[in-house]
Amino acid sequence: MNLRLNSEFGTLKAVLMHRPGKEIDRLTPYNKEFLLFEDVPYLEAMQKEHDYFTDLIKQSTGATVFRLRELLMQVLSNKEILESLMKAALSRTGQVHLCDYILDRLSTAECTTVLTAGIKVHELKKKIPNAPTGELMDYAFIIPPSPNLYFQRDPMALTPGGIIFSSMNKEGRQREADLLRTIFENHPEFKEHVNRLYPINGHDNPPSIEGGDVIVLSKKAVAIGNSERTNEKAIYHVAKALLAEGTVERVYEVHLPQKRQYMHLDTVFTILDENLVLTYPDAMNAVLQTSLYTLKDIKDDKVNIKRQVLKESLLTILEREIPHLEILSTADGNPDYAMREQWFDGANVFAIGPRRVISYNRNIHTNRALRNMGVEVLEIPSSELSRGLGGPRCMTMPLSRSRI
Ligand SMILES: NC(=O)NCCC[C@H](N)C(=O)O
Repeated sequence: MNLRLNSEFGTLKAVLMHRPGKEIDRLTPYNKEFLLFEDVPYLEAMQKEHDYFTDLIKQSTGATVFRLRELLMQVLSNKEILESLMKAALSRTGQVHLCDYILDRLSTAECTTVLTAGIKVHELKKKIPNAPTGELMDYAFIIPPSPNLYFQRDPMALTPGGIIFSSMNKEGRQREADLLRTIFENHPEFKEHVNRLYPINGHDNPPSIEGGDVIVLSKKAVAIGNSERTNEKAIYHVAKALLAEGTVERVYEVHLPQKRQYMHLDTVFTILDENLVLTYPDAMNAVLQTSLYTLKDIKDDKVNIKRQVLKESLLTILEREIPHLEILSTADGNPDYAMREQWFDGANVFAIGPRRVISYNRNIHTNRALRNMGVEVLEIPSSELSRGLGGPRCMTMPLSRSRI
């Protein structure tokens, strides 16, 4: 599988998703903010909504849907990989000394659950009574859960030049990128096809970037949000790697206001066809500045890039980048409905083919505006999935699309 994507809308051929699991049941009214949720979801209903979404993707496109849990289990059957991932997880809470106890007593399937849903002291003691947990309280997490794993968009990004492995900005999501990188760098289905653009070698604590901030504008241009989650140092390194690779010629850095509801660039705009974008107008107007990175030269293997601050609005820049661009506003521009629907990711639809999207059913005004524009809109239920504040694009990691 060629792990490069040159569009956001080519007909979907393969996608990676994660069915919400036990990690969701870890959310409480007291930890939900730290774990980046707006509310405490009802897991069974959430799973039904997610299953509906997955089935719809399969039926409407015939695409292969890879499951994170399955891929992770397959990779973790290698003992060295399992040990290194478990150690990395335990070192975040200073509990590496428990690693051997866990690996000796838990099966690969149990370890996979521990690495996604976390494990508490009393749960570990039940399975391994002699584990040296010291003074830790019974209800403390030895490994914290990753309830945002169903937002598969964020721990990595595919571009025309290769893969960016994220460095997650918020503590509550940091382990997710470790899981994804371990899968893609080791699974026989993928490992030969990874051209890693980020993190660059030798970075232990790389500047933060999240996949939801990366949007492929065309095979020659990529936009990256400088946002609550992605910072300018990471964008600089990614731009350098992308431009040096040679496929992409322009990397745009889009400065968004650092607000939760605009947390990633894909919460405020998505591309639906070669000349159609869906935007949330308030956020587009709030863009602080856009800069353009291009290649200056490569001398003696040293890559030099240049950064130019652009004077025009983001929409003008997009119009120049994408010929004959049509811009559709969420809720057709009605400010009240657009605001309501943007909170539940109105602009974050998932394109499964040119002018074919999957959207939350709750965003009725945006869905109507899309249909009036000739877009086929397939709706999914959204009462529980939306409680994590991410939409259909956020929940999917496309791995292969028909080439444009
Ligand atoms: N690309 C996206 O916008 N993803 C949504 C992520 C939501 C998650 N609860 C978070 O705050 O990171």
